[in-house]
Amino acid sequence: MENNNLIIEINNLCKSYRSFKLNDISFSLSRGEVVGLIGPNGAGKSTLIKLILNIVESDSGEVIFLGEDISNSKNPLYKEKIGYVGEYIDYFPNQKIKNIKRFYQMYFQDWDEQIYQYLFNDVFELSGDMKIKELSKGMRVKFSLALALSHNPKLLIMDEPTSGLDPIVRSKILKILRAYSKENGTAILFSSHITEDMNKIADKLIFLNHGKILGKCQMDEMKKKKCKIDEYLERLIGNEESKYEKNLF
Ligand SMILES: Nc1ncnc2c1ncn2[C@@H]1O[C@H](COP(=O)(O)OP(=O)(O)OP(=O)(O)O)[C@@H](O)[C@H]1O
Repeated sequence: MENNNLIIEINNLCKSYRSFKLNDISFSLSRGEVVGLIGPNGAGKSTLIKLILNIVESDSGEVIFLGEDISNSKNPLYKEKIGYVGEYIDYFPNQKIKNIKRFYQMYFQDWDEQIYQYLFNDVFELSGDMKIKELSKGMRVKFSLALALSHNPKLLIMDEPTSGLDPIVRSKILKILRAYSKENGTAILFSSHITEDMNKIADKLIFLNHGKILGKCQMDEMKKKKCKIDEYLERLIGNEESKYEKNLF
């Protein structure tokens, strides 16, 4: 049956580097769904994100975004519908953030100034006169998030957005993300080593190791079975052939 809520579908995506292969990755995200990508260092999380964003070219497979195959696409229009928050902003260190914002918003037809002002001023309490180099790590993530959420993305991709942030800031950001996703139907794919964050906002988890998906599961079921994310990952990694269910679903 056709899923009209489908935002993105990844089919059999592959990418080889000299000593690493991201192998046959398939999964999908629906409207309002928050999916956590979890795996040890070097598992391939950032590579997968870069492939979806077309920062690197895939060798094979499909990335179907809102019904269109965007893998290796040269058409930048779909990027208006994808928000991205990485670990760092390191561009234009001497520019004031109000100038960066003015420049950035020109690229988005769907720019929502009201949401931006609300997030920037009321929620994150940032000041437009600060320069990029003057921002703390938490401020950088907040600024990135305010930019990413103000162009009405259908998909928000975040690569370890909360690493290095204090628990209060992390918790605030996660609450905003969850509410935003449920209200606007934005699907969120995010990678993190912080399993506590996954517990707070993820609906589904994808476990990755050595470039392969070891398992997928629904967060509700993990919680119902009192299954700890770290332990589950360890078991999947420790014995890929074990009797332990690879997929709770
Ligand atoms: N441009 C590249 N050329 C060659 N190998 C690369 C390149 N980019 C990444 N790799 C390799 O791909 C593998 C996966 O890296 P990736 O950054 O995707 O992992 P990750 O799961 O995001 O790790 P971490 O949690 O440490 O951020 C690593 O072995 C890395 O060395």
